Amino acid sequence: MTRVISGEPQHGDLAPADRALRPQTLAEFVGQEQAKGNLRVFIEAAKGRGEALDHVLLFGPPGLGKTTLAQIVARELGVNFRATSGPVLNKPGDLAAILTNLEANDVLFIDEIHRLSSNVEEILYPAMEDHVLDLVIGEGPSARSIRIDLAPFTLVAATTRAGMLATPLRDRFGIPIRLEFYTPAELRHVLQHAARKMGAPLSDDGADEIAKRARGTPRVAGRLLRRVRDFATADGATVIDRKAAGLALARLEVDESGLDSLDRRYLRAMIEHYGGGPVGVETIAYAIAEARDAVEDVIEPYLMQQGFIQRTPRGRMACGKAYLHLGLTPPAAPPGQAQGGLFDEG
Ligand SMILES: Nc1ncnc2c1ncn2[C@@H]1O[C@H](COP(=O)(O)OP(=O)(O)OP(=O)(O)O)[C@@H](O)[C@H]1O
Ligand SMILES: [Mg+2]
Repeated sequence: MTRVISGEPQHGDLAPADRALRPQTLAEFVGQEQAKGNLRVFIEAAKGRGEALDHVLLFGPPGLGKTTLAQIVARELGVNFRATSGPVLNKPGDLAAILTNLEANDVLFIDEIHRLSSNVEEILYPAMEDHVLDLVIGEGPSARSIRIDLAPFTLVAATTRAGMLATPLRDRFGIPIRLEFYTPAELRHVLQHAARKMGAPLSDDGADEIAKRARGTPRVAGRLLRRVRDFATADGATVIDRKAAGLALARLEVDESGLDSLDRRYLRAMIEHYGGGPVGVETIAYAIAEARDAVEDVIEPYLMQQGFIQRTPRGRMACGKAYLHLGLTPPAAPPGQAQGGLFDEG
């Protein structure tokens, strides 16, 4: 799925210019105040005792800063940062090679931890808990197991799907942190900082306009800023103000609420084909020809947070706000019940 508003990383996001925009310290990291406050305390305590920080699980929708925060944790601890990801670790030996190379108190970052295979996960448990590695060498009757001591380390893991983690794995993280969508004011801050670094002439009202349409996601804000700057340059604008931003965003089909054509297609399919729901996620994903993962990770969290849809035991339902957004009339409320789609536990 390539859309300018997806929270998922796209090619341009990995450019050096984008990496230069990553905040380097907790102080520079905008928003997530509670998470930052807690991390600051735990990091200072671990440093004071000269111990490894407890294992950290970062979870939340794509583009909210999980990778960035993991790097910051290592930097604030003053230790090495080693990064890998669930899908890359095919065999226990892959993880073993990384673990045995860690120095005391280092940070090992495993992205997409929910995609770790179960045989790799098994060697992670004793490593996390007792700093030991139990490996089986050889096969058949000659197989023997060996135990290797590891340096104490901190596992910082990231996932968009905390719900998909096995309970024993989830329980081994002493510091679980849920990242939340950012407020427009926080995103304005992110945008102004990024614009300064990029040398883009972004006015305050221009920043506001992009911020309120960036789906609560810093990655989306950064990407919109780059595209808006392209349009502004093409149009010969000298400053990216509200008008220039608004024009560019309209051309990108990002509407006033920050929804793009895919979001609107999702809502329209739900309302027009399935009577506003309840409808299962598989069905709706099929209807808009998107992968179920993308629907659950990228499209739904923001629509839910903004009150366009809600999750019920029988499937997803459109709320009154979704009808109004598409210029449709919400269904009349059944007697004694709240209006359109508000009548089920979310
Ligand atoms: N709090 C923040 N302040 C400023 N910029 C941020 C912040 N959080 C994220 N960013 C920027 O947003 C972009 C995406 O951040 P990051 O890669 O850390 O997201 P992520 O949560 O790891 O996403 P994914 O789940 O897709 O891996 C980066 O360019 C980063 O610089
Ligand atoms: Mg990441």
